[in-house]
Amino acid sequence: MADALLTVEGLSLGFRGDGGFAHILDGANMTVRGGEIMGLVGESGCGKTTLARAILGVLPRHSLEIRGGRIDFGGVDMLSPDSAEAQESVRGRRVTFIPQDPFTSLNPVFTIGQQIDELMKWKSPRRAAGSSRAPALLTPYPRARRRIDREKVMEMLNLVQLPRPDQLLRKYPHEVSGGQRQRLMIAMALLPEPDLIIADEPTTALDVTIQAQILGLLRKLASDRDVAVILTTHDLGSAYEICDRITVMYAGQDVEAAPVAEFFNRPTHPYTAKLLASLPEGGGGMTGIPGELPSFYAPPPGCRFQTRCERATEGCRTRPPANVAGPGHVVRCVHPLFETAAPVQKEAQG
Ligand SMILES: Nc1ncnc2c1ncn2[C@@H]1O[C@H](COP(=O)(O)OP(=O)(O)OP(=O)(O)O)[C@@H](O)[C@H]1O
Repeated sequence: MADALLTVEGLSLGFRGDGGFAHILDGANMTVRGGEIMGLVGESGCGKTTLARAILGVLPRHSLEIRGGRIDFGGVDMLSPDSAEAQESVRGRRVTFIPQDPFTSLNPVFTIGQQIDELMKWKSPRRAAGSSRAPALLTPYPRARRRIDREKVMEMLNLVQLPRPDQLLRKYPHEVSGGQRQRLMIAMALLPEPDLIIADEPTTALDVTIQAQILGLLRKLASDRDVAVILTTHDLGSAYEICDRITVMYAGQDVEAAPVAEFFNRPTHPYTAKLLASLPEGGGGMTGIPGELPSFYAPPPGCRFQTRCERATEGCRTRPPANVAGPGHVVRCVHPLFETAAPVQKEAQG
């Protein structure tokens, strides 16, 4: 895709443990264009967080095994050891992260101001890339840059509607509410002026009343700045409200990707249709689909959804093709619910 900011193609990886090798992602694909909000949805355990963490490069190295595929971010190969330096300039700067639970990402023994200073010392857009090879403790934070960075921090804290930012900077994380901490996380994700923010269930830990405010704020600020967002969520109602496109994952694979209106009007993979049918009245979280996710240790050949799908036939036990179901609409199914235009030509979707 010509205007893709991020392309994940055929990504297969897993973890080696006492039970053997767990195939967590198996040929996963995802494309995110500049400035768009991509919802990454699917049941608990389908691999959303693993995919998000693979893009960020923060999966546990001791047990991780990458078996194939690629992650390209704006021309940087995010998996190759040859591009380690370029990856460094992407992570935390061109790609930033909003965690599920901000409390565990903030250090309880430092004030919020100290933690934001530390972030800006290393990730400020005004810091020249690779500007110092000195050990961290000896690396200076020039006074002139520090002053401009602080101005930008105050502006940003106002934009995320945090009251009395000067007082807030003197507080410790436990002294502010969950909603305020998550506004702070949005500010910290935006301060490096990234091209992409990965928000991993950013409102799960919050009251329902605050969830919509926080997601609305994220959408507005990202759109104003033309920043793309990957929002992993169980909550299809929220995805409908704020996303431009949706990618559905099932058992480590993307099974459908479509623009948001198309996704809700013409769900084409049987799993997507069941997900939508399983929504409680008024949208919101998924209530469950009968049956279980297949084992990650011994995934079935062919379609991973075959054991829970009434449409499954013998053909589903071999490799399911990806089909084009409309503009920007791809579905990984032998028996899609709507007519598809054409099989996807390349093998990468398999
Ligand atoms: N480091 C690891 N070692 C072994 N298994 C792991 C590891 N990290 C994740 N997994 C397993 O990978 C599977 C996918 O987990 P992941 O957190 O990516 O799913 P998810 O879709 O984000 O779920 P949730 O919505 O509940 O956060 C789970 O079965 C999980 O136990």
